[in-house]
Amino acid sequence: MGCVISREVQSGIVSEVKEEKSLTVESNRTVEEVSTSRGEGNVVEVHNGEKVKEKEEKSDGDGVQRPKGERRRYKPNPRLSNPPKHLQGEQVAAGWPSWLTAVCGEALNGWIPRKADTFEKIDKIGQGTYSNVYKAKDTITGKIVALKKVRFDNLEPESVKFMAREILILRRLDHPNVIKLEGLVTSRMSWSLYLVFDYMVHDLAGLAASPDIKFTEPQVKCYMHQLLSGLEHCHNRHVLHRDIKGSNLLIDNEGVLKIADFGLASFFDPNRRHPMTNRVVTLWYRPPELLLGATDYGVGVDLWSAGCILGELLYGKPIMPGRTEVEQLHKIYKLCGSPSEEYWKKSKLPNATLFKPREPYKRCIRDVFKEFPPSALPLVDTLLAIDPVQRKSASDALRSEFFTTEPYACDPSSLPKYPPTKEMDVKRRDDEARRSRAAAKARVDGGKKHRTRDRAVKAAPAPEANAELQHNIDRRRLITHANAKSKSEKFPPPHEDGQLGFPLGASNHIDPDIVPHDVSLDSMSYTFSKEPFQAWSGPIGNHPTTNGITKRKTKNTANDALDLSKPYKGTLKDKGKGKKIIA
Ligand SMILES: Nc1ncnc2c1ncn2[C@@H]1O[C@H](COP(=O)(O)OP(=O)(O)OP(=O)(O)O)[C@@H](O)[C@H]1O
Repeated sequence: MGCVISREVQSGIVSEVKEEKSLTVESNRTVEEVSTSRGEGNVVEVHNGEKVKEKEEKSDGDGVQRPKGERRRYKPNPRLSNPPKHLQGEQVAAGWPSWLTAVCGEALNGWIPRKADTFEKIDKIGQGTYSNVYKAKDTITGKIVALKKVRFDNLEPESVKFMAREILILRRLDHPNVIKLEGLVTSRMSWSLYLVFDYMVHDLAGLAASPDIKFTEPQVKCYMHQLLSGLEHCHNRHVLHRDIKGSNLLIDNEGVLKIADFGLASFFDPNRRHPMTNRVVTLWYRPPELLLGATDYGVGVDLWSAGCILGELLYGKPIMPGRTEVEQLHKIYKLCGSPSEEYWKKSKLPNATLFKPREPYKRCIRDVFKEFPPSALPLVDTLLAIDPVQRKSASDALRSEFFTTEPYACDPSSLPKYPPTKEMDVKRRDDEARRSRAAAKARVDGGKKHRTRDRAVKAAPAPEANAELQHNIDRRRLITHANAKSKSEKFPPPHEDGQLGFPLGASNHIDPDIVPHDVSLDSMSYTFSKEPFQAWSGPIGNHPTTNGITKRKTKNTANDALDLSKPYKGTLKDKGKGKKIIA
């Protein structure tokens, strides 16, 4: 078949050092880096499956851990992806397609071919912007795995580039709370490529949205501790995830949480700034600096998202569910306050003039979340700091009193065993419920006169029509990226939020005729339906605002920042056309 899969996974950074010495990896010998939430310093050497010794490591200040006595011989280039030509030749000879060795040869090192027909697809379990995900069985080991099939639409160089980056990043990460890339399956003949992962039954969005599940404080601490430990590892390895949200936090039946979907992740160099796109992170979890156009940012973007997740787990629903970038920023200002004068001055954010409110907004996190456990408030407050510097680091968050005071985080293995609950399962269940409600209604209506039914159908669409509408909106959002998950870096659309609101990424994203500079943000407003939210991971799920928009204007106050039962005043106009936004 000419298909291949890797068998051995190495920690990328450690293997870079090994690669220098010898390009041949000794059989049955792997080096695993073990990390803890307190820091990442121990290297465990494993020989023939047995732990041989633990080595103390030291870092040369570049965050890369290496054994005592071994000095940094060269500064690894985090963006390096291609091995020298002769290595590419070896990889092709080993069975890898040459196009793959050309784009991410480094990530293939140490992996050996295996045939794709040794996997049996069981079910489609997920769909992403550029991939389908399947549950499958490895027929050799009997293990259940997840196969992420990457689509290459006409071999679009962008999608190849992003796929290569995701693979490279995944191979550099090795932590219990980060999804592990177990291998790649590809064919010389076809352009499709499968990424092989451990199969995970749940995601946090699905669990959180499940009506039967109410997390206790120790459980929230347990999930947050795992999330922050995974983030600490990514950041120590100079990787920004840039899309932390519930549906990207996968959970297995042992309660272990793993950060997944590194499709938007990027390497960063803390010592040498290079501009990055601000069109990343799903809207509800996107920090203010990105909405304000920052291209020079760091770990703070992931920490903000983690703060949104913590708020969500404790509050019971998403804390800032904006529909457009403007609305998102407004929600942030209302809850977290608007940036201080000092921050405006030092940050020099591209969109500052457009989004600086005339009157500053007061921060009211501690009022709004006064019901939160007292030890959680300081952490929420830190993670949701407007100035990213004040969000500190994942390691600091792990040392916060939230984790060091009783009740402590429970052990993952003590978490209840839930039925499979992914965000996708929740959506499927909602769709089924809608369909059966529609069927029941149709049976009732069936007894009525024909003319009456016709009129009723015209007057108000049947529930399944709404469901279909919702489904199409969701799909369109997935496809167009206008769903608040900025994928413009993957497939840059001309006007990313065109259908939903204002694309803020470009400096001219708002028509000054519509939003004059001297208009306070307070004068722009939006509306919410009174229905409760059903999905937790951004507007991909059922979103009440898509069901209709009320034109009623009401005055909003700081305290209604999170009060979704009240309609929020509103006349946000569509870009340049003066239309109401219909998401
Ligand atoms: N290891 C896994 N085990 C089980 N399910 C998984 C696994 N990896 C991914 N999935 C499912 O597939 C979905 C899509 O995967 P993923 O998010 O990695 O793809 P993507 O193309 O990057 O999607 P998106 O466009 O949402 O970012 C996930 O939301 C999840 O439900």
